[in-house]
Amino acid sequence: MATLPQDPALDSAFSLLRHGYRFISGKCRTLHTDVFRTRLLLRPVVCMQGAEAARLFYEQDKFLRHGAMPARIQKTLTGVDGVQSLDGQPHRHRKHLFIRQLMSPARIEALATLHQAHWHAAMAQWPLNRRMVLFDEAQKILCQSVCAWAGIPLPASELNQRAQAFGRMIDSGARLGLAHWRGRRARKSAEQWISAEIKKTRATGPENSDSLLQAFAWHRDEQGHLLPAGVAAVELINVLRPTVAIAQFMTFSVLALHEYPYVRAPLESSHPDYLDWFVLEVRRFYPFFPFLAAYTRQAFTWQGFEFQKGMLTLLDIYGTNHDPRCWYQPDTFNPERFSNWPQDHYTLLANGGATYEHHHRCPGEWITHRLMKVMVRFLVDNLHYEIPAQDLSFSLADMPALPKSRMIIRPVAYQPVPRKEMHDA
Ligand code: HEM
Repeated sequence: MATLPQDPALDSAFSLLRHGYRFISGKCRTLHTDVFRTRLLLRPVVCMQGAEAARLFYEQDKFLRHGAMPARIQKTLTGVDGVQSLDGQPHRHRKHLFIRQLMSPARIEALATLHQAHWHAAMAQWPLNRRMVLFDEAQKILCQSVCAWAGIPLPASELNQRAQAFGRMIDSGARLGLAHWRGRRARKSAEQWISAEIKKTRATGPENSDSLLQAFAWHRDEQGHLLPAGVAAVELINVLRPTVAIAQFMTFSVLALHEYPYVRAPLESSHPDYLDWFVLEVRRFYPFFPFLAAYTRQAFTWQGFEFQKGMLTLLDIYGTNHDPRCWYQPDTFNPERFSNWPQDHYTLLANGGATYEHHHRCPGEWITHRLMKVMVRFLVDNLHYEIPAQDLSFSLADMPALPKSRMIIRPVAYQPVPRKEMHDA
């Protein structure tokens, strides 16, 4: 039995800030290992990468999620006492609510239809030739779509403010100073808003409606108690905020259409699977969450290495999505790699791995994929746009990463009916 390879740096917090998404894979390369021990702000941490490490990370007798998320992430991104922090039976019970509400094909289609309608409505009003910051517009349209779908009233006058607040919650977890405090304020105001909606719903009694607001307001824990209104709000925000966050992948989709123009022809030709491959490749190739965190539940040995009980452990998402053992030429953007993908649950970790029911894998993964398809289809079929000169670079040291310009497009023609359908008619 060997001790874990040790990062020789006294403390690697600065290196993490400097290398961002490439921190774990870079160290693994230097140390010739898939797992190593380091110190971040003087705290011992284990880091690991790759499909085998992911398989280990999702073994529930070995890892616990409770308490693993740093307070600064809970106070901005995830909220406190949400499903992410639960383990075992309480997690399975709460997770079932998300799976029921978010993963039924009929529900996903209802959201996709709404989302498509909102893109059309936004574009019908947009003056042609006026520049659009795509990331900002996508956030607003996603916010509008998900609130309508969830049954949460959102007056038009509040749309900008609410969409921006969700954006700040997503953006501020890893930021320092003012940006971080703005994220905390944004979470506080979102929790007040959604808690008030939950209380209002409870005060009027159960309605004969299958809205998410109703489902979350009346959800009961395993003992049959309603969730505290604040926790129900955290969970409903766990649907709203990440839906708005899809704007990040939508922005990278537009960047991919621009930087890899060879994808346009198969997308325009209605190839039956290419749009799915394209969206999968965007989710694999571009950065989103850098890693996942958990504590070792007990001491154990893995691949001859000794893990102690109670060690904070980080699993590299970005590095595994770019691991050459899992992906041929991982730094090449190539949707066709998914033509014979075995649907492995531990190599594409953008939305987590393992199962939805028993593990923490993202219950919004199908929604993410579907809404990205709606948006890409809309851009390809209904919109003709130009990409003006701008700074499209993004840094892997920024978490979350985004093109510096937030992707500016200039719509030059909008066709409510797809070009293809006009020809078919
Ligand atoms: C923007 C695209 C998205 C990405 C990249 C993403 C990614 C992730 C990741 C990496 C996890 C953690 C997996 C783990 O801990 O093992 C997660 C969990 C979660 N996601 Fe997503 N997600 C996205 C969109 C969504 C959407 C649209 C929803 C809801 C509509 C959603 C709801 C959740 C919830 C509730 C959890 C916690 C699940 C649990 O702890 O069991 N996500 N997501």
